[in-house]
Amino acid sequence: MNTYSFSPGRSLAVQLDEQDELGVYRKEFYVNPSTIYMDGNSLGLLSKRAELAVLESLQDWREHAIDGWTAGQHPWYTLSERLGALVAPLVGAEPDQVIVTGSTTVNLHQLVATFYQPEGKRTKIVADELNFPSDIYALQSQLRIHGFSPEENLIRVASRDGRFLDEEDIIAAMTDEVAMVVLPTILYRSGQILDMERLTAEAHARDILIGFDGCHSVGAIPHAFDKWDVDFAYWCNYKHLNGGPGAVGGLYVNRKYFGKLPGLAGWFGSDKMKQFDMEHQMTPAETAGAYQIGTPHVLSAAPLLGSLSIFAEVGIERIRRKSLLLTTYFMDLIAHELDGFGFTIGNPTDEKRRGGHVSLEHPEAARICKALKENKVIPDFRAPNMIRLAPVALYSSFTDVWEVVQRLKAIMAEKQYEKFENQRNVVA
Ligand SMILES: Cc1ncc(COP(=O)(O)O)c(C=O)c1O
Ligand SMILES: Nc1ccccc1C(=O)C[C@H](N)C(=O)O
Repeated sequence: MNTYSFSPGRSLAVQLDEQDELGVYRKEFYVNPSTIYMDGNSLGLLSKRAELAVLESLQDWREHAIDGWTAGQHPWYTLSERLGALVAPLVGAEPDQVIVTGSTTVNLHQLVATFYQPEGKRTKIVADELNFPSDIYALQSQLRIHGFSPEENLIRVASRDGRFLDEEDIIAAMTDEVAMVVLPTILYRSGQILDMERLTAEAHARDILIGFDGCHSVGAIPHAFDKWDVDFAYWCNYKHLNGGPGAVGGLYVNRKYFGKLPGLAGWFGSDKMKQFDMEHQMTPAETAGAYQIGTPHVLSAAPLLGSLSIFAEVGIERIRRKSLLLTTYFMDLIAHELDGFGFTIGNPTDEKRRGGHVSLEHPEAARICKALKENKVIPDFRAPNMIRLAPVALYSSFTDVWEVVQRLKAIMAEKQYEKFENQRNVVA
C-alpha cells in the first residue's frame, strides 16, 4: 500500500485492489454487483455476519421467549453492555464507558439533560452552524425546557467559507457565559475532522463541558475519547458500523461522571442486579449504562453483534489506512479526469482533517446525483450543492472508485444530467 504513485489508468486500480489486505472482506457484505455503492456514510451495507446475528436473535426469541433475557445465544439483558464493549475500542474508551442504546438524537437529549447545568451567567451552549439539524433542534428544545431562549443561549459558531469550521473561532466562542460545547467529530457535509483533543483541552481550561456527535466518525477513524478527556459523546451505528436502518445508537460517558444521576431516567439505567428489585428509588448503574432509558430495542441492536465482530477482527487503524488511500486516489482521479467540469473539492485534502468521504461541490449537484444513480452509482446529495461519495474500506474497491470517476466524466461530457431537474428528492 505504501507504493502508491498516481496514474490515471484502470491498471493502478487493479493493482491497488490486488495489494489490498482488506479486499477479502468485500465478500462478507451484500454488495449489489450491478451498482457501485458510495453511500456507506449514510447507511452502511448489510453484512452476512449481521444478518446471521439477527436470525440468531429471532431464534432466541422463538426458542426461549421471556427467558431470552438471560438465555440463548445473545441474552438480551446484557446485550447493550456487550455491544458497548465492542464499540469501545473504536472510540478509544474502556468497555464500561460505552453503551449501545437509544439513537443519536435521543442520546443527545439524554446527555444534555444530564450534563447541562446552567449556573448564574453560565447558561449558553456552543454549537456550530454546520452541524446536522437534528442536533440543533435537540439543543434548542433543551434550552427551552430550561426556560432559556435558544436565540440568546445557543451560539452557533459561524463557518468562514460554508464548508469548514476553524477551531480558533470555536475557542473564541468559549466565554465565561458558556456551560457546554456540542460539536460534530466530523462534519456531515464537508467531512472535516475537528481537532477534538485541542477543543476538549480548551473547553476544560475554561470550566466548560464538551461533547461530540460521532455519527460520521465512529467506524471510520480512530478516536481517543478517554485520553482526550472528552466529557461525553453520542453517535449512530447505521453508517460506518453497518448496523442497519435505524440501528440502536451509542454513547460514551467519561468515567469521572459515573454515578451521576441521568437527566432522563428509566429502569434500564439501573444497576443490573438491582433492577428487578422494583424499588421506586433508582439505583443507577455505576457505568455508562446508567444513561439507558427503557427496554433495549433488541432486534435493532442485533445486527451489530455480527457487524462489530468484523471491526474487532480488522481493527480501526487498518480501516482508516485503506479509507485514506481510497479517498486520496479518488481526489487524484477527480483532479485528473474532471478538470474543467466545474467541480470543487469541498472536503479537506489534508489527511489529518479529512474524514471518510469525498465531497464534490457543483451548481448542478442535485441532478448530477440523479444521473449518477441512473448510471448505477449511489452517492448522496446534500443541499445546496454537494455530492457526497463515500468509498468504504470494508467493502469498496479501488476499481469502484475508478469506475465512479469514469461514469461521472461521461455524465459531464455528455451533459446527461440535463434531462433531470436540479432539485433534491424527498430523501436526498
Ligand atoms: C451528524 C449527525 N447527527 C445526527 C443525526 C441524526 O441521527 P438520528 O436520526 O439517528 O437521531 C445524523 C444522521 O441522521 C447525523 O449525521
Ligand atoms: N438517518 C437517515 C434516514 C434517512 C436518510 C438518511 C439518514 C441519514 O442518516 C443521513 C445522514 N445523517 C447524513 O449525514 O446526511
